Amino acid sequence: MYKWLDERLDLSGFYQKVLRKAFPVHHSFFLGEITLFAFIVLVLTGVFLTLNYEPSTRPVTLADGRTVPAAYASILYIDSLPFGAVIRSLHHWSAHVMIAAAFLHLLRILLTGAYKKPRELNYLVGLALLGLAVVTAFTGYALPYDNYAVTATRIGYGIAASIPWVGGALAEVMFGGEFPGSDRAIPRLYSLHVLWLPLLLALLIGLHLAIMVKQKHTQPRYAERVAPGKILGVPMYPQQLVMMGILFALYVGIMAVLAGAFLAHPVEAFGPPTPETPAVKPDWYFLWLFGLLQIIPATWQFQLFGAVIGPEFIGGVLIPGILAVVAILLPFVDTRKDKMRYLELPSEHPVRTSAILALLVFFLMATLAGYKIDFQQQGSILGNNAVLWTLVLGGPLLTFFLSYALMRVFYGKAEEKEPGAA
Ligand code: HEM
Repeated sequence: MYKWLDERLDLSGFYQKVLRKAFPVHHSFFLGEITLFAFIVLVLTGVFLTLNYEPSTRPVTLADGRTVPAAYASILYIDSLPFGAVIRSLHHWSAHVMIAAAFLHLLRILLTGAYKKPRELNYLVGLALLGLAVVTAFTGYALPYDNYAVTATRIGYGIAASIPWVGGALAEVMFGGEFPGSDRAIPRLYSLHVLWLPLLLALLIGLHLAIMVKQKHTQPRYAERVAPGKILGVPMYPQQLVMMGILFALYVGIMAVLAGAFLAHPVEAFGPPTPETPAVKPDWYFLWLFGLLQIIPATWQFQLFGAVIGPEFIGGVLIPGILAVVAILLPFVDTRKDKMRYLELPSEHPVRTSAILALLVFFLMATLAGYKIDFQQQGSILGNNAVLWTLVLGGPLLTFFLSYALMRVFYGKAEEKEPGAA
């Protein structure tokens, strides 16, 4: 059978050219793989959910006589199936892990300079993947159609609709009309969430991995000492694939136990949507944006060529947009002439490392601002807008200078070394 296939498909050529390629080993290289495993689990659990979910807000009557939207009723049905709530929770928590792992993977790429020549293109594909993963998670928010889901999605609708000139069209594409209100919103978000966005993610992940295999992975620094000019690692098949298999099994096992122990909130906790909006906060990866919206005063509003530029646009689109543009330009600003083979050490690049730390502090402080109302209720000084602005702007600045000074003291002139030229 193998011989028959080999004669036709040149399997042994593929085995030699791709599967016997050495893959460098370092624990930080597993972050990209964990992102991949989370995506696979999301697709598998998602298939189960699609088989039992009804993407509609038509009224249905439950056995207890209540009339609720069909989407809401179908989540009750899923939770009532054997292991239904666990599979739904596995899907829920895997979305969190995928975004967290992709973000940590991005940090690894940034801290080690792996975005430089020749990997600029794959870095851009990676950025698109992170953006798509966040948008895919957002389109899944509304689907349970409980009061929490509707309130949280309403914030996103407001941000999308606030974009000057194109906001109306974007909101129409994503929500099929006003949200909440339009009957087309759930079917529209559903098709984006289960078909178009995962398809795009799968295609881009394939491209990302193909480019990585073609360009070869960067190597840890010790490889330069141990085997200069060679690739120090294990063959893709069988060693690397066996390691990946074990890690995947571990991932599924640990996540299944966690999902069983910490179920995603039951829809009954918030009930079907009502005109009253509960005080909800979005998930952690949107909390920094939510925080910015809390501290931008309503008075930050002006007209520009007939369009209204308001707080929702400034906090929800302009500031993240500026960060995205900086991230996109990075590999074309921080460059190197030779092809990078060995990882750069964070200690050798104090400016870059300090800027990354400052960015993390910015995210943390903006996330803290997301709790502004809670702080105000407790009478804490953190409920004050001026204090929160000082933390959001001053915290990153202080972090940058402190980190830079400390790195200079501890690592001296290490930055001037140019390691790992090809
Ligand atoms: C859905 C999201 C993603 C998946 C599934 C994914 C998967 C992977 C995998 C498995 C690797 C090889 C192992 C490793 O280095 O960790 C890799 C490498 C790489 N990824 Fe990603 N990635 C994703 C997102 C990103 C993001 C957000 C970025 C940065 C913007 C990025 C940039 C890169 C680069 C530059 C490499 C080559 C690294 C090197 O050679 O050192 N990826 N990715």
